Amino acid sequence: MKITVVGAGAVGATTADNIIRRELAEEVVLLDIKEGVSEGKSLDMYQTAALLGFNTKPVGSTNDYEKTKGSDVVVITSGLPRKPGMTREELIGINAGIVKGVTENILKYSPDAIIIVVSNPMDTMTYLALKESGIAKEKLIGMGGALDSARFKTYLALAMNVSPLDIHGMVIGGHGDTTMIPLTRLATYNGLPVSNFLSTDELEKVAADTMVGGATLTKLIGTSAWYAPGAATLLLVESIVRDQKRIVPCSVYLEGEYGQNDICMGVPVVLGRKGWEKIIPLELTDSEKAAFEKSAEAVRSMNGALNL
Ligand SMILES: NC(=O)c1ccc[n+]([C@@H]2O[C@H](COP(=O)([O-])OP(=O)(O)OC[C@H]3O[C@@H](n4cnc5c(N)ncnc54)[C@H](O)[C@@H]3O)[C@@H](O)[C@H]2O)c1
Ligand SMILES: O=C(O)C[C@H](O)C(=O)O
Repeated sequence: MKITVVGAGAVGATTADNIIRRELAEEVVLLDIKEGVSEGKSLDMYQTAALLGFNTKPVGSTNDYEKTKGSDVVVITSGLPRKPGMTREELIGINAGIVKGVTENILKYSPDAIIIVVSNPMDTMTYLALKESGIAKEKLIGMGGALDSARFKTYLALAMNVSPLDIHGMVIGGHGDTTMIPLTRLATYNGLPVSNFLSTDELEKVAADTMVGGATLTKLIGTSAWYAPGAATLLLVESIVRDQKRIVPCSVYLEGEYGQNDICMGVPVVLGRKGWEKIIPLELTDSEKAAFEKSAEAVRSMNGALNL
């Protein structure tokens, strides 16, 4: 197994570090355009092998795609992160060119790779990568819902003063401050509805905090987050590599599912060795359906800016 992570910045390096610690591949290539950075970070990571006990070898590459040849899974994190006060959508101008170029280069050397897109605005970047590459839709997966769902569970656990491990819940829709849809109605505390434990006002606050989860961290840190994004990306990579068939909300190409066509946005999918293997249908209420429709309109209008 060979995995490539493009972009050796905060999210890319954290993702690569998580992957090597879990020994998900023999080799993990970390590629960046900045001279020496990916080589340096890879060597730094490898120097933890003797301390932490793993055998996966990280390899750095300054924009040399030959080194990525034959990758089974590729994670694209290259691109600008937002600054406080910005939306993810404002990154489209620069990141679209980066994601398009990276996808082309990756496919030259790894035509069969499963590609996970992290760069923002993620739903639109996933759509762009799919349209530009023409690869099978099952092999193109946008990471957003895994992260948003982890934040949702964290805010629920904090409000209930319980372990996040005992909380189940999903966020679907677009990965944007106003487009994501925390499914509060379906969230549980070990099978019990969270509404048994929190008031409507408390649940509304959890949902609102979840939706601006990324913006909150960006304001605190001065750039966007990387620990939870790197862990959420690991969840996708691990389910694919180990064929775990986990159900994870991911941005995938919809052809009629959830009433949408020709768009990538977050829905629960089963992740396995072939990529996303199945979309899980959910019985949404009328207001959840309306929120999904509104979210799709916003994502679609962003896709329109790509002029494909
Ligand atoms: N989908 C999500 O849930 C999620 C979560 C966190 C961050 N993000 C997004 O991920 C992206 C990366 O965030 P970050 O915090 O790691 O940023 P960062 O600035 O720390 O790292 C980005 C890296 O990409 C590299 N890069 C730029 N152009 C490149 C190219 N053409 N080829 C290879 N590398 C290139 C840069 O040199 C830099 O090292 C941003 O767009 C951010 O918004 C998405
Ligand atoms: O908030 C951001 O811009 C980065 C990422 O999409 C996140 O949710 O952490």
